[in-house]
Amino acid sequence: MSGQLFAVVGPSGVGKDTLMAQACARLPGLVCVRRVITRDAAAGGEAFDSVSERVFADMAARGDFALHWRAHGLRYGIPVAGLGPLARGERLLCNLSRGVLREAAATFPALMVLHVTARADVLGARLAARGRESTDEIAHRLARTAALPDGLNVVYIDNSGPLEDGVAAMVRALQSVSA
Ligand SMILES: Nc1ncnc2c1ncn2[C@@H]1O[C@H](COP(=O)(O)OP(=O)(O)O)[C@@H](O)[C@H]1O
Ligand SMILES: O=P(O)(O)OC[C@H]1O[C@H](OP(=O)(O)OP(=O)(O)O)[C@H](O)[C@@H]1O
Repeated sequence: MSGQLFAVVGPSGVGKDTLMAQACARLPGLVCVRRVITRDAAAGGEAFDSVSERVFADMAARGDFALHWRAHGLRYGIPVAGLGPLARGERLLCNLSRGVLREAAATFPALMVLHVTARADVLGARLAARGRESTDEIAHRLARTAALPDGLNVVYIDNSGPLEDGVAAMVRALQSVSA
């Protein structure tokens, strides 16, 4: 594979999907990988393919996913087909679980991790404003912590402040890595 895969990770509400969409809109040749999720199609947020638990299990068994994981009572998959552009030298952004990074780096040795961070006090407010989850679900998301494995290629992006600053930091990080 001659392209570059970027894994975007960080706590719930930090702005991963928002920064990804903005970066893909601004940088020609950068593509956001569409995930398969067992979430209701009407939930809103990122553009994703909504499937039932049964369909997801069948896809996983067939080997349709390059990576898949469980979180928040949902299953998430990165379809092998969505990574096709890598072979054409394209740059892809993927929203991943921190728990799947070791496997991702083993599968894609050139993986670059973009770790989005924000002050703890802004996360809850952002999740509430997003309005996709119930109060209970938001509390569970805020309680979830995860350390990044050692030995990865990681760039930190602070999205505590105005969105424009976060987008600029993300764009700088992406531009610093040549394809
Ligand atoms: N820098 C920012 N300032 C204010 N609101 C933001 C900022 N970044 C993201 N948001 C908002 O916060 C909410 C959570 O962002 P989202 O991209 O869904 O986060 P994640 O994918 O990390 O859970 C969304 O409503 C989004 O519009
Ligand atoms: O293991 P973690 O690193 O905590 O990540 C768990 C999951 O949380 C996020 O999902 P999702 O996009 O549904 O949630 P979010 O938008 O609230 O971050 C992320 O994309 C992972 O799928």
